[in-house]
Amino acid sequence: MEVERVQALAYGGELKELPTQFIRPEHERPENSKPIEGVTVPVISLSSQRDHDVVVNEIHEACKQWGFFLITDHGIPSTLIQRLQEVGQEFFKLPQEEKEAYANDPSTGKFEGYGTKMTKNVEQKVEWLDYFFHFMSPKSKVNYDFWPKNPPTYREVTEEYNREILRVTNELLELLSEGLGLEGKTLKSHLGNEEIEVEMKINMYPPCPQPELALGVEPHTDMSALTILVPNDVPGLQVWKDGRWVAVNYLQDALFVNLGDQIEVLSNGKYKSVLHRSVVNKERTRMSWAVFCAPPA
Ligand SMILES: O=C(O)CCC(=O)C(=O)O
Ligand SMILES: [Fe+2]
Repeated sequence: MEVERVQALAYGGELKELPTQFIRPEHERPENSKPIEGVTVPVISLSSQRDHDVVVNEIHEACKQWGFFLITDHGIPSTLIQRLQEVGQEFFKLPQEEKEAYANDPSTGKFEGYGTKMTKNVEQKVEWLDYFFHFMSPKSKVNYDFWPKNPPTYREVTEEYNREILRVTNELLELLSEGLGLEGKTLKSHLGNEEIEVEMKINMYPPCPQPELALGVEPHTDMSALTILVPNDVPGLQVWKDGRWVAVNYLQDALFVNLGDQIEVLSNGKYKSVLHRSVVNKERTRMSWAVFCAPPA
């Protein structure tokens, strides 16, 4: 099936006006639902120099009040984050036919590969992004046919990133368990221990002619337990807090952590699965690398 890619549309010539399928209903438009000023999301350092109980408590508060926080001093080398971003950017620069070789078919209920959100929502609207989606672990779920073969370093870089993400996920799940007054290993064991599923979704939001009318990703909560995301330096993510949108500023090398539905359920609602959306930009391409960690399906 021929799918119109947002990237091809954005770069395909003179696009002065946003095609109607991308124009959100009035109340959803970024121009009518601006983020609140002067409010910033929690930023938490995981440095081993810090007092452990203080870190547990900061994370506990962030999970209760926001379901979202940034972490710094997580130990993932800045050079690895840069390489991850480079291989993703290079993939999206490939000729369209080469990318189409990985096209997914959401009608099968499977989303691995190269995709564009085609299912229109109740308002008959679609999102301003293309993405690439694949499993990273466990090994039994990984199908390398759905990993870009070009650039050739994609696999090596992504596998290295996955090892780091598994380490950070373990640490976060321990901190969250402790925050809930449980044994450190509790949440991880409820999420399947080594069977926990880790998926990579590279989001690519090309420049949009009328960003005030569109959304990159519409408001949603993630179905995962945790989502760990690194964006490029183009801002766009907003999280819902006390009835208002809060814009998340870019912070070099910080990881964005979302709690998803699985943690909200496992914590009996003590911790929030955060509602979030992303807005797009007129001049610059926004990209984000979202890693979803979830119990085995
Ligand atoms: O690009 C972002 O910052 C958010 C993406 C997102 O929420 C998602 O892919 O689930
Ligand atoms: Fe999300």
